[in-house]
Amino acid sequence: MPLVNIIRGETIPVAPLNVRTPIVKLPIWLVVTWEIIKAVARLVTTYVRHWYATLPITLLTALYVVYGWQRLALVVGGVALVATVWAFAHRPSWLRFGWWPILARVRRLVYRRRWMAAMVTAKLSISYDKRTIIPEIVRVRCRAACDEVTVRMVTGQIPDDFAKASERLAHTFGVRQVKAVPGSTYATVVLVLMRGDALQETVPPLPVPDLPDFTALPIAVQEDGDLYRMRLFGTQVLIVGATGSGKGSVIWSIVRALAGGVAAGVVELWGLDPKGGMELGIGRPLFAKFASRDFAEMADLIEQAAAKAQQRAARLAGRTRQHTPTEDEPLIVLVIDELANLTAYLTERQLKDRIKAALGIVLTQGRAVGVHVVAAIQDPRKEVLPARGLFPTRIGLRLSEPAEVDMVLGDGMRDRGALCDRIPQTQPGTGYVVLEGDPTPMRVRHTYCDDDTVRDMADLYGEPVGGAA
Ligand SMILES: Nc1ncnc2c1ncn2[C@@H]1O[C@H](COP(=O)(O)OP(=O)(O)OP(=O)(O)O)[C@@H](O)[C@H]1O
Repeated sequence: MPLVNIIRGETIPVAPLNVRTPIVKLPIWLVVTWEIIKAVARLVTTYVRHWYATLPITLLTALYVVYGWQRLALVVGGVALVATVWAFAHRPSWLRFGWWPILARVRRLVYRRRWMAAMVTAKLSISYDKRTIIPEIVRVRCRAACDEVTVRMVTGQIPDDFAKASERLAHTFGVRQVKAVPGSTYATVVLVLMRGDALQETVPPLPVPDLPDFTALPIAVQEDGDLYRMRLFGTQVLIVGATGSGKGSVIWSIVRALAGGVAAGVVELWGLDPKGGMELGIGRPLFAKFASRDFAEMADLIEQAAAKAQQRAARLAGRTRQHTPTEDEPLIVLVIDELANLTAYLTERQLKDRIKAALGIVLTQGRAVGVHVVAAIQDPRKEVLPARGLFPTRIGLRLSEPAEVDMVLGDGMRDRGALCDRIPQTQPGTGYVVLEGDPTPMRVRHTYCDDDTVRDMADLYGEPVGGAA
């Protein structure tokens, strides 16, 4: 026993007026009845709230009591058989309507158990008027590789508050990553807890569409299992990634999605490969125009594209806001590997200025008139690519520094879950994109066309080339 007890805390000052609270004597039967009513009400509430567990248990118990264990075993076995047949016969519907709802119930209990501690340590609880209020779990849904937890935020919170705490939440719940997506109402946020990794494996090349849909070119697989379809109409595309991040695979995925259009004559690919043709050279027959060694030739090509964009813009002005590609007037796509060689590392000042000026025209005027740029670059800094802002569509592959993520995908994107700097070197072709109408970045893995696939594709859809330009 300690000799002296030290009790921490604030002593209540003696008030000038002290009152004694009145004591009301209740009969014991009233107190007992009240406690019993409260306990029964609590029991009924729990029973109704957890109906998905209590109802089957009640039915099975009733079955056992009325008909004995044989009938019970028959029913349980029958249900198990139906579930197994369903799972094998039509797996997607079994997962969607059978397994995932059950899993969601179990996971909801798991999340609830850690919820309060998670919210407090992630500083997502709000202390107000001597009370602590925490966000509330509204719903849990399970999907292939992730759980979606819909959360009602505390008044004054915004989805970005959750996005900023996403890494802490991921570690707390033991998942790979957490993304915070605005919910269906302004008061809710959906936390997407990524469990497995649907993008672990290399994605094989997709079938080539006969006529490309320029508003939805299939080029990658999203982490939720859907195909990522990129819009080309009305945009210019910039692919940014460190060396070995798989920029080549993004280029070839886009080219593959357009190859049917090349064969049909409604798409013209112009290839610019300042690294001497190392990347684009294998698919040479797919390119209507090609330059790989001479920088003056590359400047000429970009100037030709700029002139085309200006001519079309002048002709279409006031008539339409989106050019429709035809055989007479095909969609032109300038495919440029390592753009920095043309905009930053080129030593000839005059040539560099010509390229910058022409590229500026193509980027600004070409979007609506069917003259597009798909360019890859390693370094996203403004000094290297001053025209970065003129590319509305950007794909961020593996990057070397966290600061580069927001440069590529836009302000706050790293906080919202675009961890480009954390993509492992063993996952080339993986990156983040921003989907239309969704402020949360999506992780995708691009299809991988090896050299033989590119050669076959070039033979099948390209024009045999005599002398390479
Ligand atoms: N989508 C992909 N899926 C699987 N593996 C890939 C993918 N893309 C690339 N790779 C592998 O990663 C390696 C590096 O890819 P690649 O050369 O395209 O990267 P890069 O970003 O273009 O590099 P660099 O800047 O050095 O040209 C390739 O040799 C290939 O084996």
